[in-house]
Amino acid sequence: MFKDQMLEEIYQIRSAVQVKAPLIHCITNPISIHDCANVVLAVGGRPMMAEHPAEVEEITVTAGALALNLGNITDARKASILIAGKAAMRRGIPVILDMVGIGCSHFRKEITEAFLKQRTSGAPLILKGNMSELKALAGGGCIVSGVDVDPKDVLSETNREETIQLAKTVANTWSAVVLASGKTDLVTDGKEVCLIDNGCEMMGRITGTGCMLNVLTAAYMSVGKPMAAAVAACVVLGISGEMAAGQSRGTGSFQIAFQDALSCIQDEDIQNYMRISFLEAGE
Ligand SMILES: Nc1ncnc2c1ncn2[C@@H]1O[C@H](COP(=O)(O)OP(=O)(O)OP(=O)(O)O)[C@@H](O)[C@H]1O
Ligand SMILES: Cc1ncsc1CCO
Repeated sequence: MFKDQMLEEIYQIRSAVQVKAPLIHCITNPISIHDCANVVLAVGGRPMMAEHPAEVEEITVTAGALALNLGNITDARKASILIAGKAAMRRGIPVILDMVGIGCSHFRKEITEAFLKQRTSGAPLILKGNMSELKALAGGGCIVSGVDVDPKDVLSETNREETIQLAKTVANTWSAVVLASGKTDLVTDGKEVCLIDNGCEMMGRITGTGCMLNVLTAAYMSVGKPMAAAVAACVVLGISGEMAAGQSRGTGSFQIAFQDALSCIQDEDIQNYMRISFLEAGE
C-alpha cells in the first residue's frame, strides 16, 4: 500500500460517513461515554449507546457498525457485549472490541475469550488495545497495573520486531485487523503493517482517548475496510489532537479544542500533517 492510496481511502471514508450518517452502536464504559458519542457525531455518524442485554440484539442488527469496550465492565455489559457481538458477526456487521484492562483482570480476559469463541470468519473484526493489552490477549499473564500501557511495552526501537510480530500473530490467529494504540499506533491485518505517528502528549493526559479512537474506528468501519478504517481513525484523531494542543491551556480546554478540531478537520489538514509509514511484508 502506498501513502497516496491510503490518503484517497481516508478521504472516501470520511466523505461516506458524512453522506450516509451511519448508526454506530456503542457498548462502552461510562467514564468516556459522553465524549465517545460526541466523537461519532463530530464526524457525521449517529451514535447509540445502548447496553441493556434485553435490547442490544435488535439495535445492533440495524447498525452500520458495533463498538465494544471492556472498560469499567459490569454484568449487564458483559452479557450485552456477547449478545451484540454474536449478532453482528453473524450478519457481517463490522465489530471492534477495545480490550481495556484485559491485562489486569482475569474476568475481562474470559469475556474476550468468550467473545472470540463466537468469531464468525469473514465478518469484519478489529481487535484493539494498547501494547500491554495485546500482549495479554496473546497469552501473557495478567500482569499490568491499571488501564494504561506498561512502560516496557511501549513500541520502541528495542521491542519493535517482537511487537510487530505479536500484532501480526494475533491478527492472523483471529482473521482480524489489530489496532495497537499508543504514541505510535500500529495497524496490521497480519500481512501489511502501518505505523501512525500522529497524536500528542496531551492526548494521553485526558481519560478515554483510546475509547474515542475505538468508536471513531467503528464509524469508519461502517463504510470502509477494517485496515483503512483503523488507519483513518488513528490519523484523524491524532491530527485533531495536534491541532487542539496548539489552542489549549491545559487538559480542560484541550478537551473542548479536541472536539472542535474533530468536527472541523479538513482533507487538506490530513494531507499536510499525516505521518504514516508502511512496512513491507516480512519486514
Ligand atoms: N504521548 C503521546 N504521544 C502521541 N500521541 C499520543 C500519546 N498518548 C496518546 N496518544 C494518542 O492517543 C491515542 C490513544 O492513546 P492510548 O493508546 O494511550 O489510549 P488508551 O490508553 O487506550 O486510552 P484510554 O484507556 O484513556 O481510553 C493514540 O492513538 C495516540 O494517537
Ligand atoms: C479510567 C478508566 N477506568 C476504566 S475505563 C477508563 C477509561 C479509559 O479506558
